[in-house]
Amino acid sequence: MTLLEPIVPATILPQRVLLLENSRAYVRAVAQAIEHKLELPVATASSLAEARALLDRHDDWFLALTGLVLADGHRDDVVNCLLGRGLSTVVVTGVYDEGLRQRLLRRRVIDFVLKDNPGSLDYIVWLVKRLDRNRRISALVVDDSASARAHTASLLQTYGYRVVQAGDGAAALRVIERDSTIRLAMVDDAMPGMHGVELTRRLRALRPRDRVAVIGVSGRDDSDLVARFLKSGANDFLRKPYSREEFFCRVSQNVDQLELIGSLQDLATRDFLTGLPNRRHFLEQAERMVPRMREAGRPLAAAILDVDHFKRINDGWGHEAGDHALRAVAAELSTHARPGDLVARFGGEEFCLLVPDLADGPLLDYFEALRRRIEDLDVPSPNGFLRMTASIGVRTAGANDDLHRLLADADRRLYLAKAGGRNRVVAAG
Ligand SMILES: Nc1nc2c(ncn2[C@@H]2O[C@H](COP(=O)(O)OP(=O)(O)OP(=O)(O)O)[C@@H](O)[C@H]2O)c(=O)[nH]1
Repeated sequence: MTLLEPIVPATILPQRVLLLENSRAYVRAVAQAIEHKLELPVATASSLAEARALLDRHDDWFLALTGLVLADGHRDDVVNCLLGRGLSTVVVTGVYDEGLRQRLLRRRVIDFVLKDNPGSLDYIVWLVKRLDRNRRISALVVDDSASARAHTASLLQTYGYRVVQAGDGAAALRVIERDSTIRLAMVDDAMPGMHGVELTRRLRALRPRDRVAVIGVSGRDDSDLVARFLKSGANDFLRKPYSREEFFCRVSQNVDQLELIGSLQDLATRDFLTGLPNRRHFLEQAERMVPRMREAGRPLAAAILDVDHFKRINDGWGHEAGDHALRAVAAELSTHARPGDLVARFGGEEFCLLVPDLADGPLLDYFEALRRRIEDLDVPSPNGFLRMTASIGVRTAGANDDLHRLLADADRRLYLAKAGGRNRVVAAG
């Protein structure tokens, strides 16, 4: 799994963004950018009264972006209204006042953005995207001081992260081992038992740098410590006391980087249309799986599935409907596959599977059920529901078979299935 997939299982998160501002041109520009680039619904208001009415009408607010000068409210009135309703709030203003900025940041306003700065619109879009994604990311805070831990945890929660806490290195390693959704660890150095540097080293044995970002934290004035953290596998270092803004920038930069690596990995290993693993990724994984299963004496089967008369679907319903059909088949394959099965789009309308630990009757049942799932699919299209069938060739691995043999025979049986009338599973011959 990479970072493109939801890190936390798909829960329905509130999506609506409130944009409270009296400049209509600015509201239009921000709302358009958020709706188009992030696909989040935006509701706009130009006065506190309008904002209150909107807040009463809906209960799925994720974030408020607000100016500070409204016809019926000013500065603290505006912020009090939004924070008072428990809304995550970003101030976007033309008013530069350092005292005010500091005061608002102390009050858990997420950020204070100057709207006249060049690039402020891009920054706002980045910020909203970051805050939206943070809600699907779990962060671990490791510190033996309960108050320091609570402080870091509450900062992370302000920025939307789900937070898990650990009071020492051993507890932190247990969390990392158990919880594969952790993507960020804030590790204090001075802890009894296991220091942060040692914890980082051990954590790295469990999770690589492109999986969990570790940020070392210390208040000690020791110039060697930063290097020791980094050499032990930390991605970054934060010296206490830090400002809230530095904290947010460092954490965000590290999480951005993890996501970038995740999306690059996705580009290399996933099929663009269906999101399934691609042929190359399948072959790499399968090359390892085949000998492993053979040595363990466990059954393994390879199968190639091809949608029947797919050209007719494209010709009759259009290429776009054909793409929908391929996505629908991919979704059925993913749902049908058990943990441990390997599924990929091989190209065109052809898919490939590697299925361990099933043989004979249960193996045939597995592929028959898959064939029926595709036969039963109704794919919505502008011209009605599109239906299709698929043919499947299956080959069970013998003691001396390599991957090439398995795939060649599965392919031959697929063509027997086509020649035999399509919409069938062939596992012999
Ligand atoms: N919509 C869409 N069509 C694709 C894609 N990749 C390949 N195709 C089409 O898939 C069709 C495959 O056709 P054929 O290989 O002739 O086979 P078929 O029509 O499925 O017939 P049988 O396999 O013999 O049942 C071609 O028309 C390709 O253009 C894709 O990503 N999207």
